[in-house]
Amino acid sequence: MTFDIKVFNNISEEGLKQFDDSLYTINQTQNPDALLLRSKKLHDMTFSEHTIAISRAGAGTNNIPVDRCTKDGIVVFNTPGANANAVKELVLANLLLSARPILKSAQWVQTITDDNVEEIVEAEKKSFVGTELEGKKLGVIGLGAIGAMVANDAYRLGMEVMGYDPYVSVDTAWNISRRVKRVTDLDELLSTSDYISLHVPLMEKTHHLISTEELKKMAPEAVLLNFSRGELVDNNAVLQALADEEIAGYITDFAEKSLLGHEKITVLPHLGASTEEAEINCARMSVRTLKNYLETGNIKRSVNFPTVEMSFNTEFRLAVFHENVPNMIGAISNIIADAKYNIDNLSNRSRGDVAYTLIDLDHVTEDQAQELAEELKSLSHVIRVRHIKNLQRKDY
Ligand SMILES: NC(=O)c1ccc[n+]([C@@H]2O[C@H](COP(=O)([O-])OP(=O)(O)OC[C@H]3O[C@@H](n4cnc5c(N)ncnc54)[C@H](O)[C@@H]3O)[C@@H](O)[C@H]2O)c1
Ligand SMILES: O=C(O)CC[C@@H](O)C(=O)O
Repeated sequence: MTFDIKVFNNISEEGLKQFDDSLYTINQTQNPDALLLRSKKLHDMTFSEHTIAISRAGAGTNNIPVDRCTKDGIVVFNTPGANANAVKELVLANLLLSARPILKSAQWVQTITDDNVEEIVEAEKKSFVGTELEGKKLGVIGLGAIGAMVANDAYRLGMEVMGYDPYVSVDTAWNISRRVKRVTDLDELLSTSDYISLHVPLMEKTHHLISTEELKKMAPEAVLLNFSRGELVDNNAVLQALADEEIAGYITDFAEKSLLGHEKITVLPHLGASTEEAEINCARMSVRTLKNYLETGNIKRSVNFPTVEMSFNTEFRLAVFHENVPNMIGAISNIIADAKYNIDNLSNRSRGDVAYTLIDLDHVTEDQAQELAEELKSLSHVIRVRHIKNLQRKDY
């Protein structure tokens, strides 16, 4: 048995080499078992019936039709936090670059043709006076892996930092310095910040999170930074706000034609996660997560199915994806009991409208496990069933 993985985008070899040749092939079939990708857009893609998982080597999963995958029992994974430091460093670099005309002044020095360079620079440096970050106010919207790091390090740079995140997870909340002021009113953050940095995922609810109304609340000297997703910000509204001097600048990692050539807009080519370290971290984590799921059925770091992890000691395991409705465990157990098999271990978790059940069985053959899987598939509310052979067990 082998799993074929379809790889899109530039995934670090450090991750790909974790796929051992005895069990995995890469890009060998039209019907891959799993997809591994970075920013490739999958919304228009029809998935093969064989495809059971999609692993995003990165944080954002807005390039994947997650709801459709959930309905089809395709598990979508991401790599939480694996590129957070890279993004944080780029945000801090851009805060510093926007406080002082560093790039502009460096470019100007290169244009000097006279021999008395020292005299010229001393005379002209008055044109390149900047400001300091110390004492300035930074508002961070979204205090997850990246936002928390940006908030903490900006505080260490001497900034006054406030953060807004009504949905922050308990784990992340622990990482946020108590010096970061938590606000529950977005308007307070918008109207009092010198810099505003966005670190929320793109979803229906966050599309154009920053538009005309929000820009009007910002201070005329405020700079907006967007290293999250282009669609979080209404670009036309930003162009208007800059023309009306309602804000002072926009820095974005998401290029769009209308933003180019504007002296108050800095556009980067989606570079947030482009460091050697982040690319390796994301590739390693995404491959590890995918292998774990393909080989054991254990689900960790999924954005659409619950985390279910159970040590796999039996010969076979059944993995049942089903709707989160009453009596599913009863119905599943009845089928197994009627077939006279003994359940060695069982774990079930739900997430929203769906649930996932792992059932471990010993003393069954591959054919019997497959037959059981087929029977379970015919139950109402069941979305998908896998039967997984324990590759670590040599005694059958
Ligand atoms: N530029 C890049 O290359 C790059 C790299 C990594 C991540 N990203 C983007 O950054 C986003 C954040 O990444 P992360 O790793 O910090 O993710 P994360 O999931 O750890 O954090 C996101 C945070 O946003 C919060 N949030 C959700 N909706 C919100 C709302 N309406 N208002 C305020 N907070 C809200 C969540 O509670 C969570 O704490 C990703 O979704 C991705 O789009 C971009
Ligand atoms: O893969 C990349 O270069 C970007 C990843 C980034 O957008 C993310 O959401 O993690």
